[in-house]
Amino acid sequence: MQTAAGIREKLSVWGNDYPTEDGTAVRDYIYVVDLAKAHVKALQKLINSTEKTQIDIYNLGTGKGSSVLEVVHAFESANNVKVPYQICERRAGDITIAYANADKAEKELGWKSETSLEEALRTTWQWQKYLETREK
Ligand SMILES: O=c1ccn([C@@H]2O[C@H](COP(=O)(O)OP(=O)(O)O[C@H]3O[C@H](CO)[C@@H](O)[C@H](O)[C@H]3O)[C@@H](O)[C@H]2O)c(=O)[nH]1
Repeated sequence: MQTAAGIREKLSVWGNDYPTEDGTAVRDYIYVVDLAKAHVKALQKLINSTEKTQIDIYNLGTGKGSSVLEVVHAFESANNVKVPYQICERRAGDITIAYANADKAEKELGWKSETSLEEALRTTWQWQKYLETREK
């Protein structure tokens, strides 16, 4: 986002030699509003619960993994903006692939992620542009 906005010169992509389709690491990218809705659902469940103490743990995510370069290209095509990037060394400690299984949240909270990566990236870019107008 900051690279597209010109705040940073280039995005550093940390590693393209992972055993994934394009060599970059894979993560589960969720839209912040979907994440917030899951928290509301969890609070509603807590409020409606008759139990004195209730502790539940939920994985929240889209269930879909996207590589760093997939996200970069999705951002570019969703917003018609170029994101200059450079391939750098792997970041120490990074794992190859991580994505969530949110089945429990769907079953028990009636929640699942609804927003596509493209739509999330479009909205997020609009937010960035809005911030720029406020700074001027
Ligand atoms: O400038 C950047 C920033 C990130 N990445 C890559 O983008 C992916 C996502 O990075 P990041 O947002 O840092 O998330 P994670 O690597 O999933 O790590 C986060 O999520 C982990 C598990 O939830 C926590 O342990 C970490 O502290 C937290 O940073 C990774 O493949 C990074 O290597 C880049 O290539 N360039």
